[in-house]
Formats: sequence, C-alpha cells, structure tokens
Amino acid sequence: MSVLDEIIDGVRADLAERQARVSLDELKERAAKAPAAKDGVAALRGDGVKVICEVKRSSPSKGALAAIADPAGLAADYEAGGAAVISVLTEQRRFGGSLADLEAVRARVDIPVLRKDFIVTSYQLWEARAYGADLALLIVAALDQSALESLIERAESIGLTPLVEVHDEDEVERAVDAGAKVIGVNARNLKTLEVDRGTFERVAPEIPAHLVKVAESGVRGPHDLIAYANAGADAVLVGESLVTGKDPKTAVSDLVAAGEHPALRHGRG
Ligand SMILES: O=C(O)c1ccccc1NCC(=O)[C@H](O)[C@H](O)COP(=O)(O)O
Repeated sequence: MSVLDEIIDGVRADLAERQARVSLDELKERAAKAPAAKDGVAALRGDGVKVICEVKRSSPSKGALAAIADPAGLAADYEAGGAAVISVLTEQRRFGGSLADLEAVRARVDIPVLRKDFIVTSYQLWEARAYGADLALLIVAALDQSALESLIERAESIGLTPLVEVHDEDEVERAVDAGAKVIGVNARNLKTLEVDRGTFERVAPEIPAHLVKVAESGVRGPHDLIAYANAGADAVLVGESLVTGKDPKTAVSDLVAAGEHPALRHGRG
C-alpha cells in the first residue's frame, strides 16, 4: 500500500466519524453563515510570484516539525510578511492538523485560506467552506477522473477555488480536462516522499499558459523561489522551512521580496 493510500484510509475513517456526528444539512447551514469566499485565483495572479504559507505541524516524510500552539498567530505573522494565501493542513493523523486550526486561522487573517487535506468527498468541501476556507486542495492521484470532475464542479459551485495538485504530465492532462484553473505541481513524490525540485520545470510546460501555476514543496529560501519562478511559477507553496525557522514573518517577507524582483518578469512564462 502506498503512503497516499495509507493516508487516505485514515482520512476516510476520521471522515466517517465526523459524518456520524454532523449531518450534511448542518454543515450547509454553517457554510451559509460563513463569510463570503474570497477569490483564490485573483490572489494568486498579478505581478510577482505569490507566496502561499503553510501551517504544518508534522509530516509523513519528516515526523514532528513544530508544535504550533497558536496557528492563528503563525498565520498572522505570515500575513504580515506578505503572504498571498495561508494553507492550513487539516489532516490530523499524519500532519497534526484540524478543522479547528482552519477556523482559528480564518478568524485571524484577511487573505484567502486554503484547506489542505486529502479530499475524497463533497462533504469535505462543505466542511472547508463551513470552517471558512476559500480554496481547497484536490489531489489528482487520489481521485478517479469522474470524482475529480465532480469535486472541481462542486467546489466552484459553493465558492471554493480548487487547487488541483499534480505530479507528472499525465496528471496535468487529467487536471486540465477536468476544468482546473489553478494547478499545483508538487515536487514531493507521493510514493517515495522524496522532493525533486526539477519536477516543476519538467511538468509546468504542459500546463496551458492561461492557468495559474503553483510550485509546491521544497522551498528552503529565496533561491528556490527564484528557480521555480524562472521555470514559470506564478506562486510557491511553502511549509517546512517556515515552521522550522526562527522568524517566519521575516522569512516570508524575504520570499515575497524575491518574488517581486523585476528581473523575474522576463523569465516567467
Ligand atoms: O510533507 C509530506 O511529507 C507529505 C507527505 C505525503 C503527502 C503530502 C505531504 N505534504 C503536503 C505538501 O504538499 C507540503 O506540505 C507542501 O507542499 C509544503 O511543502 P514543504 O515546504 O516542503 O513542507
């Protein structure tokens, strides 16, 4: 069984418990009271390379990374540093996240918030909206084509911007066919968990120019952002280096400054 399959087994078990406690109708009522969703596409477009900053306590590849007692405080630091979007990992078994983290972050920041999880049903999209998310991750490798298409459609119909994650050229084709507008290329191989920063450069040329391209994983500092930008990234998604560093706000502002450097405009496709 692959790591992804193991994670999804756990996600489904936890999901079944939540579904037994909270009906879909209750979630929909809660979603109706949530603040209107912010435009995730607009947040990731425009001049400069945008920075998506992640609240990440632990991971299957590295184990414990940071305790993060105050996820909202961390998100506020990210926002003050110039982040375009906050990513909140809500998977609990392997990443130590929760919907409570998402809710707390939403209440603190004004920029869009991404629910980063292993979404396999529309119930999880309603949860995302009910707890204040503006974007939701959909992983192509975790979904068959009809599920991918219907989850993209459902996400958009309830105001969420889907960030559709791919790992290779075939998955790009599936994401584009399914109607993705924002595509994230994750450099982390979900079978080996190794990070290969060259993945983005290989895969991104297959993504149509009008779609938003996000480079996910492996950003250790401005030099990695610049390499991704030169390969055509509109945005980068950064977790580990921010949560393990001493000064997240400064680390984010260094990334944002690098992403706004005028020299990058020539290299980006
Ligand atoms: O981080 C992991 O070990 C991991 C393992 C299996 C599936 C997903 C995983 N991570 C989720 C992510 O995509 C990253 O948290 C995100 O791209 C940020 O990456 P990084 O900056 O390298 O922490």
